[in-house]
Amino acid sequence: MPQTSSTAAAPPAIELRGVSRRFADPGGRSVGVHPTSLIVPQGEIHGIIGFSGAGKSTLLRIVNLLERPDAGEVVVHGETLTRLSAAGLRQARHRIGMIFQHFNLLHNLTVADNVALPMRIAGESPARIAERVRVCLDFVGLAEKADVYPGRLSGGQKQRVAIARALAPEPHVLLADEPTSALDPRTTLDLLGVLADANRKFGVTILLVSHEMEVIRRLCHRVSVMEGGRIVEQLDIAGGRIPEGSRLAGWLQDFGAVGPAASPSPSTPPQDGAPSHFALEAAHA
Ligand SMILES: Nc1ncnc2c1ncn2[C@@H]1O[C@H](COP(=O)(O)OP(=O)(O)OP(=O)(O)O)[C@@H](O)[C@H]1O
Repeated sequence: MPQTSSTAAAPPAIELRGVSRRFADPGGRSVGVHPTSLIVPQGEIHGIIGFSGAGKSTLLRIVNLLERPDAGEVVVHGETLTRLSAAGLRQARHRIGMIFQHFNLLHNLTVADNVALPMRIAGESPARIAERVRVCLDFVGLAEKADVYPGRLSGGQKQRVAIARALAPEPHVLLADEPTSALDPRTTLDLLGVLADANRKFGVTILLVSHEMEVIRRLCHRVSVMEGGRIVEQLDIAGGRIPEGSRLAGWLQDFGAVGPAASPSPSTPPQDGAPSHFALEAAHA
């Protein structure tokens, strides 16, 4: 379990102040995110869990204003993103990396060019881009794949490339939207190791959405539980313990899961000691 490296004087990595983003569902009811606040200290790995439609992805996307909130403020490393001009926001987003369930790589670019792309768009110098691509591909263990196209990579390797791409501009914050949901259990474990190392080595704060309780439990220091567009509970789970009497523990007991179970690949049996699947299990720590 990685250690939190926040200091008392440092501003939070992420501060959401009363943010909301409402949509009308087909029945005309208001869904999305209702006024919600969240503080994530620098260096923390913070999970967001909840049932489908609870508003997890919307909340995550509010952090880099992929979803602009209807109300409230978004502050990242002391900078109020919701007050920035379009140019200021483009600049601020270079310090917020993001990875997705389906990797979102460009298939007509090599691995190295995928990793370089955000820095090229930001106008960084070729020398710095080359250095960061080298460092980040080395970090994710794919230096030898630099000239390969993504179509020749496994899902786990694609997600490693996406992590390298997100880390290349040296972000303060990494947003991860169901980053392991398309991966088998063994690859999921590998990826969690990469994310924990990124947190330890680079000090990057991670905000991660997952319906897989095992992912949250293995990786996160704290978890926010969402229901009906709001954070209804926050728990310290460093060490993997789900506090007894918490709403999350109740869900585990009642449903045995918070989301659909990932399908383990029959060709990749779990390693010794690894859980056989990553759906939220009815096991209290
Ligand atoms: N662009 C949109 N337009 C209309 N409704 C939306 C939009 N984005 C999200 N919603 C609705 O807002 C609610 C929350 O969606 P969100 O994707 O944030 O939930 P979630 O907890 O991430 O769910 P899941 O685990 O299924 O991905 C859902 O009812 C969804 O249908």
